[in-house]
Amino acid sequence: MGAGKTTIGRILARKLGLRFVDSDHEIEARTGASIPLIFEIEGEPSFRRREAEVIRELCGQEGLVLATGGGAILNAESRAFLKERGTVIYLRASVSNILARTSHDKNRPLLQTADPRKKLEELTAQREPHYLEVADIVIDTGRPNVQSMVQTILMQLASLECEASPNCVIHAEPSMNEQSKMLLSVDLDERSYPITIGPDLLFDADALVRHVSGNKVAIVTNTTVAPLYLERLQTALSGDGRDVFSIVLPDGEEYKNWASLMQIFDALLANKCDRKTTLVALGGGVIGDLTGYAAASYMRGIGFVQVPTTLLSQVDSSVGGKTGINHPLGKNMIGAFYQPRAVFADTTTLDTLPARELSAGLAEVIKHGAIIDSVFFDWIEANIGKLMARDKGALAYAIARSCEIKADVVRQDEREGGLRAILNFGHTFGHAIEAGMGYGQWLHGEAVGCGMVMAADLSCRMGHIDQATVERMRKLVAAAGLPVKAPDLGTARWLELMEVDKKNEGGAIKFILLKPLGSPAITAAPQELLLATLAAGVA
Ligand SMILES: O=C(O)C(=O)C[C@@H](O)[C@H](O)[C@H](O)COP(=O)(O)O
Repeated sequence: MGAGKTTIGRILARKLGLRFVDSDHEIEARTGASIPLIFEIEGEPSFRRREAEVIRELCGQEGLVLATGGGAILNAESRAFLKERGTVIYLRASVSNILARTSHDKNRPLLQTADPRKKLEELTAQREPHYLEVADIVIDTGRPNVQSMVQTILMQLASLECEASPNCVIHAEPSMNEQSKMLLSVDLDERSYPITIGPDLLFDADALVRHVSGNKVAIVTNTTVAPLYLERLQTALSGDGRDVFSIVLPDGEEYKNWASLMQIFDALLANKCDRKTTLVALGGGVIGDLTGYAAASYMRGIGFVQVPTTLLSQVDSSVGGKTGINHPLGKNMIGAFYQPRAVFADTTTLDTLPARELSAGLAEVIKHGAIIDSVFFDWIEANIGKLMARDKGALAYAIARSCEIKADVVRQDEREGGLRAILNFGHTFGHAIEAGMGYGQWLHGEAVGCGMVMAADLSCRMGHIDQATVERMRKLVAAAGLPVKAPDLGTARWLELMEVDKKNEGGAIKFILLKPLGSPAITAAPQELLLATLAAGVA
């Protein structure tokens, strides 16, 4: 209900050259009565019978996209017809999203109750297993960009066709206009926030100041980014008599520590910043994590905005609210979950990104495909050349799809009670490399790239994927310009480092493995297999 079946179905039908039919509209046309009226006069059971009849009939036809009512799958016969005759696409929406979309809609008889949220939760619990039973494709609809959802569906349909016929190549290409601005959202009730992706956002003063409170703004940045973009951002934020000052930190992972955090606090106090002050993180993952943690703890919490300028921070670290600093004994060991008010990923800033940083960001893009979306993984493989050549359309799509995937995981498990740990694929090995080598020696993305190859190797040793899939991962990571062999830290040191990991429980080291590609498993591993992976993985 309210998931967008009619809108998406119509566009899909147009793109596929098929006829579009909405079963509710069909029932209304045949009875001459509206759905609420049928519910009122005949009751729900009778409506469901009519609906089943219409579905049976339409399932007998060829060449159409059919949008069914949300409750149609409650009828076992309709489920069987849909499954047998069609490719079923389940547009999944969260209760909060459905509520927001349907709050003014009086044409939803089932929601005309005193507590529509409770009703929706009941309906979801009742219907979800049936949707999952019949669905060939599941699409999360937490994104406002309908075209991108349709594009994902087309890709998945192409991939289903491919599965059915060997030697098939996927031709469907996501079309991202490099000039277009894309708006996504991280849906976390009162902590929800928008992610804007597009060129020249640093010039968009109106959009930026919408998320700034009070008349004091502190921009936190580093010595590399400041000469490039600080003035532009300062100008954009300076209207309406706002006092905008900057805190410029040294650049590098080795500075994600107490000293830098204190430097931020010193500047905030020296500038008499109050609780209305807004912090703005202008830079990569280190600046974003430090600024977020400073915002979480200064006066017990002030607002902050992420303006990520590296690919890694645009596809990953600026989204989801993980903030913090490193400890010499372990990466990101001190920190807080604290969400920004908004994220502005200005893709123009990637023009000045060093090649090594571009590769580091691609590691997290590959990660998102590997754990959640094998079609996206296929797409990255097919487009790695374009991504490395900084093709604007390809980069924009990679950023948008990564943010969608991450936002959806974070929506389901903001504070890493379980599911969110899948975003740590490659990180158990990667964090050990970073801490073991000394922060800043390997870029975070480099360590994650190599860590993903090791995690794929371990997945294979555990029987979850075949050797060919490990090879695909190794080839893709190498093609992204990332290391595929780890430094030789010595087995004892590797184990010692991996024992300091936030995912561990009761002393057992936890890994995110592929089971298979496109689907993650959170698990411990037998010691002998882990040792074999370590032996095979080092240079
Ligand atoms: O957002 C998450 O959750 C992630 O795990 C994303 C990671 O790519 C990111 O590097 C994160 O900062 C790692 O967090 P940690 O909890 O493993 O330190």
